[in-house]
Amino acid sequence: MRLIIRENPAAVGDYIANYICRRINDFGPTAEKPFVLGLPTGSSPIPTYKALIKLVKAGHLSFKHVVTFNMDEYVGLPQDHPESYHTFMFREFFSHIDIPPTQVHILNGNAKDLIAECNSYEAKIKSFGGIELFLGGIGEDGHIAFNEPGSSLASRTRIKTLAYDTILANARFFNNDISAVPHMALTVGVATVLDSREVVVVVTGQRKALALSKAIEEGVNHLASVFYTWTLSALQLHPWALIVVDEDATAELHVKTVKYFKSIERVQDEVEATQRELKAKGGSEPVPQVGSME
Ligand SMILES: N[C@@H]1[C@@H](O)[C@H](O)[C@@H](COP(=O)(O)O)O[C@@H]1O
Repeated sequence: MRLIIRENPAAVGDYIANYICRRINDFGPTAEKPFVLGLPTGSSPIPTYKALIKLVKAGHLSFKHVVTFNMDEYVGLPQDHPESYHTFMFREFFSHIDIPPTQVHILNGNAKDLIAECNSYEAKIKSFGGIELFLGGIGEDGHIAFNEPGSSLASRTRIKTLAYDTILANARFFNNDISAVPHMALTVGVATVLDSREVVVVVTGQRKALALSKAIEEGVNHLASVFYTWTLSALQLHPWALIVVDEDATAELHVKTVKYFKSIERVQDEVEATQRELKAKGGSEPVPQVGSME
């Protein structure tokens, strides 16, 4: 697991967007072999989406051969509701890039048979050979997607009843009217995320600081109490995970944890610089990833 710390949410967004851009371009997607990208909603990924849009508009990146799968969607909210995740994704991202809408997948929270909808979502992901990179955000209790307290680490796409804390947190998008927030959602499972070849998680703001420290300074713990999930800690089980945070989100970390991860990043930069020099002289070795918990 690597932890990258940047000054503020905009710098976090730039870092992740450039990272995704590099991964997609290195992959060299084609119509036959598209890059499969998992995506989140929420306020945290917005700076990343803004930076990705800039890269597309500047001609550095194309989503023509990218297939996306979103993490979650509310149950019972009309698709064109301003707060549906469907509306969010097109408003904040898809309408501004060159992705063909047929390559966008978002769970249908209004499907007649919700269980069948979840099962066919999992099957669809499999049919594309799995997800190459899953970008995620977290809730204040460390939940990923809508994997609320008690969610199994082996969970798959399914219907979830939302925790009261999550309903409260999301009321800000519904004029602070708790009764207007849907109480159920469809969500990918923890195992769906962990199955991806790479996971990148964005964590910004002081209100996420406790979840971050629980997830990286303690053991894997998805049910610390009935109130907290710390599902993010499941990333410790993943061989290729990256968490990108701003300074505010590090508020609960030990100073030595922050120093450690900053030193890892420095070493990684040095390794990459040496690698670039070697490549310029004719070598073409892949850049090894330096990190911990791999
Ligand atoms: N289902 C979403 C999560 O996927 C998201 O990570 C979280 C945090 O949102 P924000 O980034 O706005 O704090 O909100 C909801 O619970």
